[in-house]
Amino acid sequence: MAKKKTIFDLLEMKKKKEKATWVTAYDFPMGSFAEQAGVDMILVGDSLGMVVLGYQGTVPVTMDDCILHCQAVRRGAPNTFVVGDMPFGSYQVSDEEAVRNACRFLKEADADAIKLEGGRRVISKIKAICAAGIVVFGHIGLTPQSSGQMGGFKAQGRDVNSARDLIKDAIAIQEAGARALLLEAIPPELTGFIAEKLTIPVYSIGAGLPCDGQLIICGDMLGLFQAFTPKFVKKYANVGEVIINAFKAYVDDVKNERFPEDKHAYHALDSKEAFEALFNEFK
Ligand SMILES: Nc1nc(=O)c2c([nH]1)NC[C@@H]1CN(c3ccc(C(=O)N[C@@H](CCC(=O)O)C(=O)O)cc3)CN21
Ligand SMILES: CC(C)C(=O)C(=O)O
Ligand SMILES: [Mg+2]
Repeated sequence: MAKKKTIFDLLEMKKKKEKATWVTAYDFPMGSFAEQAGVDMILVGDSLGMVVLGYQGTVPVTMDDCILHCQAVRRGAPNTFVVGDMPFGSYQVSDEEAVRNACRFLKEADADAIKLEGGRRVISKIKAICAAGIVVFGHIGLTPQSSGQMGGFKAQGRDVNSARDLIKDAIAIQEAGARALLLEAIPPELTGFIAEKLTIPVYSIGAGLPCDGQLIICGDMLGLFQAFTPKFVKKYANVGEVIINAFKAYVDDVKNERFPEDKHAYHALDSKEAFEALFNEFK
């Protein structure tokens, strides 16, 4: 089994131009599948609110939700670098609350790092969490927790003025002490510039090829999430269809008495006659 990555391994991979692979997982089986496949990192994303809890966005997700799911993922993936995603409201109010909640990911769910959304507006939070000795990942571009301010889940940095803001944010995040940065839904040329400019690893979800690795939402790539499919998703499987077909086959089997079969039964240990005698007692 491969040894669990550290933040230094991820930095080394950037230097060697070796791409890092990152998927989301929200529960024990998915964590285990990701580890068995040898992914470098797992994000327990607050996207769990949409992918496994059925919310319309990530805003309702709580710290307790994230801790519960992160614990399950860790049990399934004991040897994989796990990043806990700070949910909306867990770091916005104060630096103190941000540190307290970041600590929960490490203490209660054995996460290796935390991620939070935002650029220069969250610099004091990044500094405070880093000062607590925690590995922090930044996240800019399309930041779902502030999608209200963006007018929805919209790609970012497509004009030079907004791109300039993102470059300034990226630099500020690195200077604040973050050890990696995730770019979401921005043009590849901007991603390439930021990945070269920064010394920390820069990862993409919907932000193109030229950077240090890719993230994808497990529900999207596996076909488990049906509400929508962002343009940046590549579907590697249609597990949802596999599950629906399996349920249909089960329904058909039960209705037609093809399930259970003899091999699925617990056979009686006493004779048929003994059981008949027993049933007669109650007739
Ligand atoms: N299942 C899932 N996949 C995700 O990628 C994802 C989540 N959930 N939840 C949290 C955020 C929300 N994200 C989203 C959600 C929707 C689009 C989307 O539909 N985009 C459109 C329009 C883009 C635009 O107008 O700029 C697209 O065509 O891709 C993109 C990212 C990314 N994250
Ligand atoms: C969309 C990705 C980047 C994320 O933050 C999540 O999965 O919660
Ligand atoms: Mg998130």
